[in-house]
Amino acid sequence: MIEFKQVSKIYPNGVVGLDNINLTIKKGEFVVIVGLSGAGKSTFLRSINRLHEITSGEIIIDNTSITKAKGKQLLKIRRDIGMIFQSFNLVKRSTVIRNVLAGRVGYHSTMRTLLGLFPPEDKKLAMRALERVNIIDKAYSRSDQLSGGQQQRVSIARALAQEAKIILADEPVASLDPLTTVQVLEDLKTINVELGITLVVNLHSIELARQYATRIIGLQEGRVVFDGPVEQATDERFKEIYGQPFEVKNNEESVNLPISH
Ligand SMILES: Nc1ncnc2c1ncn2[C@@H]1O[C@H](COP(=O)(O)OP(=O)(O)OP(=O)(O)O)[C@@H](O)[C@H]1O
Repeated sequence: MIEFKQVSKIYPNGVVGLDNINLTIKKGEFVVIVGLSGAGKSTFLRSINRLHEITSGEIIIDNTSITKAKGKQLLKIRRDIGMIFQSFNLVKRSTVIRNVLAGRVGYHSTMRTLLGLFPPEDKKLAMRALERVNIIDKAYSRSDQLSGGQQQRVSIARALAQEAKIILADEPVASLDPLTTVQVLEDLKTINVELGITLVVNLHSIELARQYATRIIGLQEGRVVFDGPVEQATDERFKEIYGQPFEVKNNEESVNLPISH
């Protein structure tokens, strides 16, 4: 479903973001990318939908090269890829439902979406998405009146309304408290399992990665240094790779074994 073929990314200042990545992510996987700060996690994720352009190699999405795609074809591939950010990326002064409907813009003309003319089916889809993440009661609230966790659920609903087949989540819980973190990751897991949506998520916590992922990919200086199922991603193995122990940060042992910061 997502194939990296000899993918490298060198930033204009010479920093190597990705170094010869070769791997395939299959439909329905819940992949968590871990690594120390600066390892290349964001670069990896944003290369998939071309928010970052790679320098060499190729990325194939569902048998089509997104690297080579242009114009309408690129838009069509991107329509299948939803994105969730640490900072939620909502239009704060707009209502929740309008933010979710933004997931539909790739399906209509610019004029129509600028005027907010979404067909009734889109509204139904948006409401169903809000129902799935349990915040349908907030549909007509202003987005900035919601808590961080609720705002992140709105952004998940937007990706669902987009009918994305792949969701990329760049540090989706980094701004959230431990309880809300778990709720958001549970939502992501549910849509992964129930809808078969492929998830690629960057996380700082190896413990959370182990709780939610089906596969963990560890990066270091742009290279893949670990790629395997959760059972193999042990503390010992990660200490071997990264040369530092992963200690529990606080008393709540279910939360945060940070591998960064
Ligand atoms: N626009 C840019 N220009 C130059 N270098 C960049 C740029 N963006 C990222 N880098 C560098 O590329 C490397 C990988 O960065 P990236 O943001 O992908 O890492 P990360 O693992 O997501 O880090 P973090 O956990 O801190 O978010 C780092 O050395 C970073 O400084």
